[in-house]
Amino acid sequence: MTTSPIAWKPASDQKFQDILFDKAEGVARITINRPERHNAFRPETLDEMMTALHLARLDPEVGAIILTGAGDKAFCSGGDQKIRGEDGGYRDSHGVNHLNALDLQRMIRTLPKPVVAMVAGWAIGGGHVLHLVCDLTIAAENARFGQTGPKVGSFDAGYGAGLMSRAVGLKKAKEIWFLCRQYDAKEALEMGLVNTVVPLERLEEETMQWCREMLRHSPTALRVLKAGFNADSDGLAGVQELAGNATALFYMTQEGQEGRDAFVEKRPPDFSKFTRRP
Ligand SMILES: CC(C)(COP(=O)(O)OP(=O)(O)OC[C@H]1O[C@@H](n2cnc3c(N)ncnc32)[C@H](O)[C@@H]1OP(=O)(O)O)[C@@H](O)C(=O)NCCC(=O)NCCSC(=O)CCC(=O)c1ccccc1C(=O)O
Repeated sequence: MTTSPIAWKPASDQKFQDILFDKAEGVARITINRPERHNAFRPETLDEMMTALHLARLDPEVGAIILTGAGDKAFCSGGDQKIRGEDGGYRDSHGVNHLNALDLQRMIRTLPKPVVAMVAGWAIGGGHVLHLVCDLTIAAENARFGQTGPKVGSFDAGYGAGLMSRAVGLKKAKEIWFLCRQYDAKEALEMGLVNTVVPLERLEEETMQWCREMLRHSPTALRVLKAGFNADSDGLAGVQELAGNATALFYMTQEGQEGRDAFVEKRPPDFSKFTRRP
């Protein structure tokens, strides 16, 4: 990728091994930094991504988050097959097996700021599901997409299947999973897998431009819209997320605060002054 004209600076003091974490203009960027394995993730990579996402969530300067991969050959090639164990997961450096990509997926879904996948090269296997769970995907012309699970002895029948069929339709989603074909950026755009496709050299600028446009808009509106978009496919956990926003907004009203004040002042609450709106 070409040298960036964006003034990226470290987003935290935390030391990471598998990712880079920086920010600029109100946007945090998390980069999977394992290009020698096409940015395949191992358990430690996913833990670090979750830590960075948490920090980005807490950072009041950050209004949008970009997920990407180092270099221009791959966004992410999914679980690192070279450390896949026999005991139901991917081995960490202590020999413990994990399937923590699923935790990361849920975290992206519930993060109350837009998460944008910036995809150059391969987004394949669990790396394909990773871009799918992001809110938006900006792809370079060299991006290639697909699932490999049934070929390499794996599957993601959760978000990997469910969100895919919502994005591209049931028949196409089954084709993608059952046949394990690869699709170029143009095909991905046509089937609704990505939001736009740009030349590789414009990928970062275009992604930042989409983030800048979102940053001009109401953070609460974006937050509640994201929860609303996800609510039905996330079941009661989705309703919980959406309802949590209602609670937060209610806490900001005089009506909500009357209940708190009455308790603290040891008096009965007086809700009579609050309108029963039509
Ligand atoms: C993407 C390819 C088609 C690209 O092919 P090519 O351009 O020819 O490059 P290569 O020479 O193959 O690759 C270069 C280099 O990278 C290594 N590499 C690539 N991908 C991986 C990988 N996933 N793991 C480990 N290493 C990888 C490759 O070996 C080369 O290095 P060498 O030193 O030369 O060996 C092609 O690379 C390819 O097909 N890659 C594999 C894609 C794949 O199958 N990914 C895994 C799918 S399964 C998965 O991701 C499940 C994980 C998951 O999220 C999940 C799902 C459900 C429940 C839980 C979980 C979870 O928690 O993990």
